[in-house]
Amino acid sequence: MAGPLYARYIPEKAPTKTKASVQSIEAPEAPEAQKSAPSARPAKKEKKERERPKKRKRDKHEESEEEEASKKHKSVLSKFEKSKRVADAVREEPEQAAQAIEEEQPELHDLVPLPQPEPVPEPDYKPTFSALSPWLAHPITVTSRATTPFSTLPIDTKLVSHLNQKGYTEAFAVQSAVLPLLLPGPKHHPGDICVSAATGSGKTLAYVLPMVESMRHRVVTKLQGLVVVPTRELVAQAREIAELCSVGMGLKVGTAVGNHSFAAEQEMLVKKGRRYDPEKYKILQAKAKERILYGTAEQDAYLDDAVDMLPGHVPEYESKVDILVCTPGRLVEHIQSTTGFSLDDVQWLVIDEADRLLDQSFQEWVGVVMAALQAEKPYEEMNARDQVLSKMWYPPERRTVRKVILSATMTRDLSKLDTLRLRRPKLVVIEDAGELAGQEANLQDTLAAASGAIFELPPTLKEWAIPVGDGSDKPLYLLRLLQTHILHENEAKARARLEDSTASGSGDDDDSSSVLSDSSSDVSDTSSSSSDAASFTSSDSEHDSAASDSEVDSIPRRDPPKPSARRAIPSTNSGVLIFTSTTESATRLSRLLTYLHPPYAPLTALLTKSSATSTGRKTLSRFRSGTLRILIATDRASRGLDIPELAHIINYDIPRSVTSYVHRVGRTARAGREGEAWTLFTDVEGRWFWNAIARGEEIRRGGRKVERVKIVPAEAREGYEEALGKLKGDVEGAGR
Ligand SMILES: Nc1ncnc2c1ncn2[C@@H]1O[C@H](COP(=O)(O)OP(=O)(O)OP(=O)(O)O)[C@@H](O)[C@H]1O
Repeated sequence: MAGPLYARYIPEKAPTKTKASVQSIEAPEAPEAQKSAPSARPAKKEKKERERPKKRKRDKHEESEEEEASKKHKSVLSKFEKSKRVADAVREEPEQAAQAIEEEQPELHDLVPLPQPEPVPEPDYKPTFSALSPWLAHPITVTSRATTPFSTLPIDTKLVSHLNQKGYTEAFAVQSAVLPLLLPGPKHHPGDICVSAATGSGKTLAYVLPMVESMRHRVVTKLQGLVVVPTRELVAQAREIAELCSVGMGLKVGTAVGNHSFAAEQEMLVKKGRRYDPEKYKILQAKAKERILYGTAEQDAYLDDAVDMLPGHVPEYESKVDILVCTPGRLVEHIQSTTGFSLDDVQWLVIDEADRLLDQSFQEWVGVVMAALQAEKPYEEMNARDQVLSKMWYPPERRTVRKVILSATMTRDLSKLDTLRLRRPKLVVIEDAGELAGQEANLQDTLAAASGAIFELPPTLKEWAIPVGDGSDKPLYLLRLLQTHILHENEAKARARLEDSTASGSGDDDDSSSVLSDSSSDVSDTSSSSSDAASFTSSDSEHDSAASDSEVDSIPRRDPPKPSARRAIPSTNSGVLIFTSTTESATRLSRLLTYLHPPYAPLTALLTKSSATSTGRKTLSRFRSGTLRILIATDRASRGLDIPELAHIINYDIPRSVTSYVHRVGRTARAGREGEAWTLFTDVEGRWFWNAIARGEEIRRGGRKVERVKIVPAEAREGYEEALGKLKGDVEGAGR
């Protein structure tokens, strides 16, 4: 292989080009000459001395030419020596020579990048500063297990005993943290409060109670408390709690959601009266005349009312409610169009589900409300004291409105919070005890947690994820899940099967039977787990891209409670709330489910945006009472809906965001009760689900994990096809 290379360099004859080269070539071949070298030295010295005078005579040009030639000689000579050594070696040991040649060959590389050393790991970036405002960066953090008896709080004793009667004996963590800040007392905070606490943690009572307490000694009815929430259902719930707290006080709680005609709602909110004021009467009459004469027919309902007054009288308006709970859109309508409706006396502004309300414009409601809260009264509408003060160039005192902003997914977006013009704000964060201990140990973590929106899930929530392949059989998966785990229709059968298998001893080594016998000792779960045996199989590995270490390979079981955890109360409503992505999808699913399994028909109902308020209310109360067992809903029901006993929710369609997931699953595991959330995910959705929801950093679940479980779709293929056919018929029928 290397033959031609060295053959090229082997000189056929001894080189005769220069004297120097001849000497060099001869040198290695003449060891004798080497031996005699010492004796030859004086002769060389003499020769050099003889030559020296001649050298001096040469000119410089010649000298440099000689140097160059000598360099060339040396280079040629070294090459020659090298090839000669190789040739000698080949002659003696051909194999070693070949290796030596190979080693001398330059290393060849293709275009693939050269392997690089492992990068040096960079330490995690843990800032010791925060770009957030200090109040956001340093929240008041409270453990979710901190409870306080209501009797130790500065609350009227009658109210405490009334709360106790209704089952509210201890203030939950969020209430224990927020009530002292809002009620008068040593911990009172004279500013605004933002609250971030898990779903179902009791935020409503935390703001209603101090608001009602502050109105205990009010004399006349004035609109002092304004509560803004995003949905009608939430309006009803907040009203209920407000009425519970204000019992015996004569406070009037009103709502504005659009479930009545606008005129009827105006009538309910504002009382029109009259006052004898001849001076003002004259002014108003003059204005009214001007309007008619000059055609400035601007809509001024106040003037319209003035014209109808008895001589010498002017209209006067009074609020019919002390507290108004409303949706933002309807509030804006009343501010703009209801004569006599004003926010002049408002002392409390509460915004629940704030992130949602600040995200959406709802007729630019924030700007309208802020302007109405800050508006100065026209002179004619001021009371006598303020009229005198304003004449003396003293502006009437500015009201301070206490703002309480709450959400389970509280925004830390300052640009949004700024629109609320918060005054000396404080952020209260309720966190799981375990998480909190970790945070206290590490300041950086606390800062990091505060700087991003991190959402806490209820500690009593159990989450499951079910792969449904490409999603084409999703209804069959749902049916199986309902039949075997949630609605317990197969309970009796499964029990019989369990008894059979235990009696015969068959399947003792079988995984599922061992799980069954384990879970049979779990009182609340025996039936459900045993019925699961029919359908749950070990988890597969085909979705391993998404599979996490939380994957389970057996029938789901409840973990034994952690010693630190507060004892969860079992949920008694074994109905299920199923979330779909759209109203259309909800309608389709409800029909399909009832076609697939007709016994479900009387137990199933829809709760979507298009459900009328009264229908929605009836549906909810039937669901709460257990008459309905399956409620299919859109995200409308994901915010704030309180069905305390609800044990299960199913994400039939995957939620669109982490926030949406947090609110959906938060409809169960409320107020310390147990709850289970099931999410069906397709192959395409799996990666996002596991990365953003199950393992994402935005959600905290106190060390618990989302467990993956595989179920077999219901064996109802023929029925499924038939049901799809009927559904198609329905759609075509509706289109005609
Ligand atoms: N101190 C208490 N003792 C017993 N039950 C309570 C207490 N406080 C609240 N609850 C109950 O807890 C449930 C959840 O309360 P609430 O609806 O206020 O939660 P939330 O934090 O507003 O939830 P979401 O964020 O989902 O709106 C309600 O059924 C309420 O009656």
